[in-house]
Amino acid sequence: KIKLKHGSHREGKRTDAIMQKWRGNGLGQFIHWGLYAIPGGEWNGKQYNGAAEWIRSWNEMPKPAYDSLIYKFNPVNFNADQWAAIAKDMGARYVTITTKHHDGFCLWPSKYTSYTVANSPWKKDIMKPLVDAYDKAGIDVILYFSIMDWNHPGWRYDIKTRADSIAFEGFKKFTRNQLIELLTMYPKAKGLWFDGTWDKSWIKQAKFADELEAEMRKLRPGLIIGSRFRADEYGKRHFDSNNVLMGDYEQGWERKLPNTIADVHGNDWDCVMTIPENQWGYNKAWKGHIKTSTELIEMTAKAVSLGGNFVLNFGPKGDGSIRDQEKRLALEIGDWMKVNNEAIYNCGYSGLEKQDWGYSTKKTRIDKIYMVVFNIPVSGAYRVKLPAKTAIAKSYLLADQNQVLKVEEVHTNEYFVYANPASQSKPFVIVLETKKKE
Ligand SMILES: C[C@@H]1N[C@@H](C#Cc2ccccc2)[C@H](O)[C@@H]1O
Repeated sequence: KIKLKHGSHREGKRTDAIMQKWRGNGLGQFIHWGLYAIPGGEWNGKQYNGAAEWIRSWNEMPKPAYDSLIYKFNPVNFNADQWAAIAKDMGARYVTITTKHHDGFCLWPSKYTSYTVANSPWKKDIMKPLVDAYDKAGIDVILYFSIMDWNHPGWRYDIKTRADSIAFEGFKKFTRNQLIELLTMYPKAKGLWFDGTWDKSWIKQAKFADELEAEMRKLRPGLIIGSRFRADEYGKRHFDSNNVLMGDYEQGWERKLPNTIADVHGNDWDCVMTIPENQWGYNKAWKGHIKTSTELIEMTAKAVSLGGNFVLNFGPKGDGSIRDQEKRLALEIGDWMKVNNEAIYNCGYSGLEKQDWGYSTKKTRIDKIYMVVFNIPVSGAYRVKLPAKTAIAKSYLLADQNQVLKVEEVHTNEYFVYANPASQSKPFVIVLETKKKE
């Protein structure tokens, strides 16, 4: 093992109640909102082919013109309670909200920069009404924060000269001040979701970032911080030089999902996902494949079946309203969650062999297994293999618990469960109540 001063400071999953709640959330909402929502992926009548929240980096976007969007930020249709209600109706149990994306525009009235809502026509704090609205809806809040800040004069992609070093020292102090400010102004926040930490300048700050993480955890005991925040002294990110996870959960699953339990290395993790291929901020022209609610429900079930959470992104428009396609998807997912959330909330890896019909989840500490079905076998028989000494006490449809299902042991510890779901067009859940084999 390599001796590390700034590697991971804990091996294995956190066992405290705050992290156990996070682990059981299953489904979350991501909100990407900021000045980039105003152009919505378009400038001077031309569409930007990249992700809308990165439009400032487009060579056809004059930087002063982008930076002046602060004077157009006046989201007259912003309604924090409506955003929280959409998340609630979808069945999300936590939300991750951008406080500051890479462009440096702060959705809170930070006293460490003038590039905030306070100096926009809107003037008012956006974060406080959002944190309060989601908290009132019973949805935990995680604050997204981009370390990379294109607006701050001290930011550097790398530190090559003494001048770079002096400038970056000022930037580090600014970053620390903003993070302490956020934790102080929004004490209800359960965690921080860091982004923009890939540049060499930040990767070289192992000691500073380690000490800053310790300061934040001391200020806010139980704070949840992912693997993306800091690198160890050898520049290793997400996993330190001894291959131990940095932070409390793995943040590497951005727009992708693990395929097997081996891929997650026994860690907590979340998958953050866009509805189109790759748009986090509002883009007027959603191009390419737009995921359906069934696809998104399958991704949620797959994530939970592998011990993670699925966090679906919404990109509100510049005026603060949510686009119709996003509202419709949230309602469709919510309709399914209202019937089937027992297979998602406080569930995790079942340990069972993957079968063709879909994904299995297991309620933590209760002998209940959920077979979340996406592919209906023409035989009507759903194969499941149980560990030795485990038998099926009872099986039924989660949507109709009076419909007890026929179970046949076809081989030792291998069963067929026979089910004919009422609807063949939507995923459904078969429940197995298990018992010790006599
Ligand atoms: C959560 C997501 N991370 C951000 C990014 C990125 C990125 C940066 C470099 C190369 C590829 C992707 C996106 O803008 C969004 O905030």
